[in-house]
Amino acid sequence: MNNVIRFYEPDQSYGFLSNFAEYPIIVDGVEWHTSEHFYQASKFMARDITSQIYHAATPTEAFQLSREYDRQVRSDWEQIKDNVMLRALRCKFSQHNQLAYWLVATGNNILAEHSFKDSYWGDGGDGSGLNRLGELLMLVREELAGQHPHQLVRYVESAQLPMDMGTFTMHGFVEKKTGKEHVALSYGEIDTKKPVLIRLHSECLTGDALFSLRCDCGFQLNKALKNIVEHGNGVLLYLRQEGRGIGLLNKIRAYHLQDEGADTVEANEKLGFAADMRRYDFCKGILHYFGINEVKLMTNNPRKVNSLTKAGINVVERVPLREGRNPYNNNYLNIKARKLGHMLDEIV
Ligand SMILES: Nc1nc(O)c(N)c(N[C@@H]2O[C@H](COP(=O)(O)O)[C@@H](O)[C@H]2O)n1
Ligand SMILES: [Zn+2]
Repeated sequence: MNNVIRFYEPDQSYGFLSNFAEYPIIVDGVEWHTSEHFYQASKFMARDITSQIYHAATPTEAFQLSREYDRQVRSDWEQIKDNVMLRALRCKFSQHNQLAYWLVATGNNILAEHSFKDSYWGDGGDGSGLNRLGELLMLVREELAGQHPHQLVRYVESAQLPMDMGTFTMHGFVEKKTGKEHVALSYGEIDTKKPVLIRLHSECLTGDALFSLRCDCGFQLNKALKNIVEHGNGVLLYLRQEGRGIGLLNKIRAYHLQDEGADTVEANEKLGFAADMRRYDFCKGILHYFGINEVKLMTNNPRKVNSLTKAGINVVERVPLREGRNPYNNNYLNIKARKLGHMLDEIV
């Protein structure tokens, strides 16, 4: 038996599901303050009434205005109201990407508008109501879940992540193809009307968390986060691709082979792996959550530029991230340049 998610007030748990939640929708080129404004105005043919509702300052005022003109509701309203509501919901969740991911994240749970006052759109307070709003929300959820790029990742939850350099918001996703748990760290107001500064950072436990000098990862992570703070906004995608996709223990095996003289590519290949096993196609889903289509990408790795471009993301600028070169990783960085195409100078 699936759980029931009950919602009602916009400022309470799952409030985004309410038509009173402050998310504008565009219908036939007209922007409505909320889906409630559009729904209530749709009850009337008289333009003076629809105009008053359109200009209502709040969804509550739009609702109250509709009640004042109750005697002038269009004669066919009972026959069309479900389709009007469905149209409003499809607009709301197709025009607000994060709402769509939050809705899909409710999974197979039953959605119920918990309203003692409404036994048609709501559950009647005791579950005896028709809950048509919940039913239509579950229909829209099913439609979205079957659409690209919702098939790439499933949003789970977000939380604040304070760091010395600033407070980021951490967003957790599950990559549907592999079950891997990836994280996006967003900072500031993400303005998707211009290219967003981002970093695709592949997990490197040794570099990111154990202060390793064998690679440049930890230095790049630190610099990328600082760049985002200095820029004022941006997103770092922290991708669970340890060891260029071969995993931590195989990376230790690769390091052992390198301790015996192999280079970073030869070691991977001796273990039976390709030089680089990573994929980035699912990043399209994480970027879609933020509504991001144009990016300034912090990387030295052309594969990341090409992969995002192939996924339909417009990489308008590559921002070099040359950090942390030292005697312990100099040869590694030279091989990344020579054999993996990284845009790094070779320094002997
Ligand atoms: N397989 C493998 N062998 C090595 O010698 C390595 N240093 C790594 N490191 C992994 O590479 C990724 C970062 O590389 P990019 O700069 O993003 O190309 C990251 O997954 C490290 O764990 N892997
Ligand atoms: Zn590393």
